[in-house]
Amino acid sequence: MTFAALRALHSIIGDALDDIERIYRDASHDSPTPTTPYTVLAGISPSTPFVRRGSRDEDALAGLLPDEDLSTSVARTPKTPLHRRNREGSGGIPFPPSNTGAGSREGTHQLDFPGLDTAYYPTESHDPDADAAESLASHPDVISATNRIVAACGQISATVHRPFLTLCDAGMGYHLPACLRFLEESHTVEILRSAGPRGMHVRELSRHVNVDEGKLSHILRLLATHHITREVRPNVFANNRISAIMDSGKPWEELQHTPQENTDELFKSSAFLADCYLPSRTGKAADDVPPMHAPFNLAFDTKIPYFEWLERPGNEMRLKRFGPAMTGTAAWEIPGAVLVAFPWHDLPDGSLVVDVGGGIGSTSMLLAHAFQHLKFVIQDRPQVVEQGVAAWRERCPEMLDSGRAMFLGHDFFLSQPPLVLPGPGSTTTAADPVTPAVYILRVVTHDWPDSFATKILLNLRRAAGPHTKLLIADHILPHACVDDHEDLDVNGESLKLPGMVRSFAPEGSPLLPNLGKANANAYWLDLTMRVAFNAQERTLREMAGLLSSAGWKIVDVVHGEDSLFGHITAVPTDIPEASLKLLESPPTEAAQATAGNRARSASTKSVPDSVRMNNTFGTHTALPTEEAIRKPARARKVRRSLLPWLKNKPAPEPKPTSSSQQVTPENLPDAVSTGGKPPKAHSRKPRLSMLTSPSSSSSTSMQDRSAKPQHTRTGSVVRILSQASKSVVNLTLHDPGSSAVKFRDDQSIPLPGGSHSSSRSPRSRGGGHNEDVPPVPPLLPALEVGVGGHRDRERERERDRERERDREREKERDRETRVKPIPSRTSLRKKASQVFGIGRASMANLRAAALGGGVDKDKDRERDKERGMVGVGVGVGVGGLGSPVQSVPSGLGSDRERTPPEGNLKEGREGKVAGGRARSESKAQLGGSHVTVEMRARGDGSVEPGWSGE
Ligand SMILES: C[S@@+](CC[C@H](N)C(=O)[O-])C[C@H]1O[C@@H](n2cnc3c(N)ncnc32)[C@H](O)[C@@H]1O
Repeated sequence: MTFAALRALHSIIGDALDDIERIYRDASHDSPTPTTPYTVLAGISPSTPFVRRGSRDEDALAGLLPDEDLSTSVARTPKTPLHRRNREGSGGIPFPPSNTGAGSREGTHQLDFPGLDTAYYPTESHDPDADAAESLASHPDVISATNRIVAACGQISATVHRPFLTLCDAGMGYHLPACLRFLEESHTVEILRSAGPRGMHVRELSRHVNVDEGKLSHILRLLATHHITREVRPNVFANNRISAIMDSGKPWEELQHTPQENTDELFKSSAFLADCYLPSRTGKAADDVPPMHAPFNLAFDTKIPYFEWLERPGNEMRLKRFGPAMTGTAAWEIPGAVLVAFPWHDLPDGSLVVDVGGGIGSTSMLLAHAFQHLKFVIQDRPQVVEQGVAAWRERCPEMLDSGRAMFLGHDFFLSQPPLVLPGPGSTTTAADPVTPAVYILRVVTHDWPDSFATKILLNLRRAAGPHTKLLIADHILPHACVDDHEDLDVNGESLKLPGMVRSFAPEGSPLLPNLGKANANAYWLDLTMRVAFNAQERTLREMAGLLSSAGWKIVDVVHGEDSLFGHITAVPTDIPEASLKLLESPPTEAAQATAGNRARSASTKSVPDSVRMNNTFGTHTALPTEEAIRKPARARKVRRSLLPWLKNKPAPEPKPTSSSQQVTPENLPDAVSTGGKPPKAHSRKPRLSMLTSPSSSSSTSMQDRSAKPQHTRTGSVVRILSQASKSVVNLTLHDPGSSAVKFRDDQSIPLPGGSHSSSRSPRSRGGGHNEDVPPVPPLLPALEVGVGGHRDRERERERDRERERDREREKERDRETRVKPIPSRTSLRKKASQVFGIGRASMANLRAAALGGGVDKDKDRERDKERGMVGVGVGVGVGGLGSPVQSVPSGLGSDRERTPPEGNLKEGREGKVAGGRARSESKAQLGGSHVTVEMRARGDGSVEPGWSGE
């Protein structure tokens, strides 16, 4: 089944590339320089004062024609279209006619994906196309598609590469961070930047950095082999898109006089992992070590925790570098995700949100601008608080002056202080303390081992009212396997765990369920925390266990569709007795480490010079950009949106709360309590409800607002084209009981009791259209483009026209229904492929399974070749992409029903192999419609597809 799995992975890559190209093409049509939200997402501000140093075109050309003078080579056509466009006089590179036909219209740009060989320096100016192309690379749908590509490539590589070599790569991977450190400390990136796209010979580089050229070239070549630099020609190196992001933007001559030290302690610590953990090495039992003891302590031969050590004399440079390294956390999540991670709108006026360990208040600033009815207290160590106050005073002093936002120096290892808020515009304070509606802990728990994190959570739990919520924002690590068990065993008690994701890969996909390489970053980070201070990123189970031990219960988990960074909402529950004892325990390492802060925790003003941990973290957190505040990211990329406490409860009478009033469990409306009022119109709704609920009003926004959903409409056609197989699949649904499938060679499969077509029109091969049904616009855009020939080009043009019409219709609908988010075509297609279980590996797999049943394989392969079937990678929905691996080879039927979190979609499948015949069946239920797709593979390798629907 390996070939089937490899082909499935390969087709995932092809589909993802289509998605990306479509987004770039659409952006090219819409506007030559798309701005928000992509620029916000990419963190690129077009108004940044740039220093111009050569254009992207020069970079691109230099990569292709390294030996030639740029001025003479500009007019040439490169072999690869690195940067397509057709503006006259722009100096742009002519590009071959697009296979997709897009971008060839007069007066439009065709944006290309940023090239690997092109150095895009964050601090330099670029032409608008390059800016737009880079910005688009951060588009959520592009990220989603690139994740799939990276995951699939990683898996293909692991599958086909010789295991010994894969192990060598991993085993000697330690050279990579060492070389990166060399690159950075020697300022090689800045030197190469000065050389431009044509690069610099190591001889010259050696003169600048004073390192032997032999050593230099080998270091740079290892990096080039890993696509991190570029060897332009023998021994001549240049920056590329990856090394360019290490550029400081400063002239290297200036940097030479600035000694630089890297955060080498992390990778040095990592080398001591086995020495630290294996009892055979330590001579101690695993639990016989201080809770913050980590490989770092062995690597640097010290007993004190990492934070404290960083503040020791002699480590100033490390401390300086550690701050920014640990606080660039904004990039971990979809910007503005917190805005949709919790029903902020539903909190009553004047509700108090406490941002614990809130740094300089980045999260609170975003929320305070978006939700004017809320108040904020930002707590952190006093020295961080002081910086926060200064930053807010500069950006939005009115928030501080009006009392809507306050900073408070507080050590979170101590009990929460009573929060007494000033009344609006008054200089006096109200007498009664306020019970917070929400505590936020953003990237705080991951800094601490369990015992410390429990303490932080316990302190919040004890200060919480019965209706207080806790919102934790952190990475939530999935397991590397499918996770089917929803219950969590805590102290022998079985807890229901909301938000558990079975798999991050599409159902039935052969991809690793945590998307492997695509998500590796979170796992690297996890071990980084572990080796430095014995902290960790946590799985949802681990987080639930931690919360439960501190008297909190998870009720909701939300995170970006393509991000492991999530938001967990928890509500108060009983505090286990054993945990309460933790609060009485004598000061631990962390308590000692923060003793300096504790003494000053009551005041926001006194920040003596002697306070340590000045720059350890928190102080480098950046506030959100003006643009992010004005135009926060779209709230469309959320999933696992479970709001149990908002469901099925009548709305209570609104109770007025003044800002100076004590907010207590009594006067907090049920909006935020268990079983609160129904969500307002702006509350989150399950995405794609239109697909899963045919009766919902939004269901009609897909194609035709007056029509029934596509999948139940008479004459609906789902057309799938595959470039890989040069084939087309038309799924056609007539009246219930009279459906037909057009499959590959335009075979028509009659359905019980229904009319069917038996046409074998050559036009329908490779993407032709079904003459027996009215030409209904397809539910899905063509997945891939047919290849070659006049007919293909004609089809291309027709599809382009079709897409143009679709776009126009979409825009029209958008104007009509501005309030309703219309899902992207990518998500529609994803959903539809779930519904119809469209998978390419299935047929090959079925054949293989059938062949495995004792048939002469060679003969069959020959026959397949003759019939042009070998290598065909298309199949119709026999249980989805991964089904071959899961359902067919067992030889036993496996029939399962699954209800995805959203709506009423149900799917089931079964696979059987018997006596050289394989049968597999896929069922999908969508609203009132049932679809069954069935394929039988005979022993001779041929396949009989069939389907029925009602
Ligand atoms: C990784 S930062 C997160 C900052 C902020 N929540 C954000 O998301 O940008 C961790 C924060 O915890 C704060 N912190 C560390 N020890 C603390 C303590 N004992 N009491 C209060 N805050 C502390 C740090 O100063 C830092 O601001």
